[in-house]
Amino acid sequence: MRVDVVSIFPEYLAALDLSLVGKARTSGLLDLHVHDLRDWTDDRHRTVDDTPFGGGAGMVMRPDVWGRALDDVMTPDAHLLVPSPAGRPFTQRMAEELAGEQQLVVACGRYEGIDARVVEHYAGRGRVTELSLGDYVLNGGEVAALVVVEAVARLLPGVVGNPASLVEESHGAAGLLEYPVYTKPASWLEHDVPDVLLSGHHARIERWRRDQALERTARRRPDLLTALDPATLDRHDLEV
Ligand SMILES: Nc1ccccc1-c1cnco1
Repeated sequence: MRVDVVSIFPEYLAALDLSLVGKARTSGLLDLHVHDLRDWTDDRHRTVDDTPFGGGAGMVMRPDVWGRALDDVMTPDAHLLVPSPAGRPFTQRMAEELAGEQQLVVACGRYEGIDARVVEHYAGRGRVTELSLGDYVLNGGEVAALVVVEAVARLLPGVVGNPASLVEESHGAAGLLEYPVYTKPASWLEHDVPDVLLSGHHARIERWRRDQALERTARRRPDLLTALDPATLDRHDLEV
């Protein structure tokens, strides 16, 4: 998969050289390119913004600069992603869909946002998704780009060592929150690991973990329970 990120702060994306995403780049599983939007400006001050039509505070990012950048960067298969507080919620299901794309292009807006005609223009040519990380305000789209690239890259075949680990995670295939995990020592300060996990009885351990995931989900994210496919619940689940 090819991913292109366009930003006025390309150094913000340096974290994508590290860890799992960095390994995916080195191995060639992820072909990631970060671009400086100012490389497409047309003046000596490398201006990317201007005052908003209709008045109001702040500045708006210019459509002509974005247009030149995106025309250079996007291939016909590109799916353009525009992080925005007004976007669709970014979810694991969306990450799974995006992991199947040939190319993702992430346009990181700053200031009051990108001129709306940019999304309008590219929506007429291909897939464009404005996406939000949640109901809070950031200073720009770079943090969202880091989140989206990591969430998608880890789903690419060969990136995560043990694909089974993708199933049991929170928001994984089961659609539940993850059960609590423990490691040595078995007793730490006055806290002991649940006995069932020391029993070696795999069926009981599996049942306990499923119960924990269901209880956690019911307590913390009841909305996820209502979205669950009833076919994935067994008789015991319904007694939890
Ligand atoms: N607040 C923002 C400003 C600029 C680009 C994205 C966002 C955003 C994304 N998810 C929540 O907020």
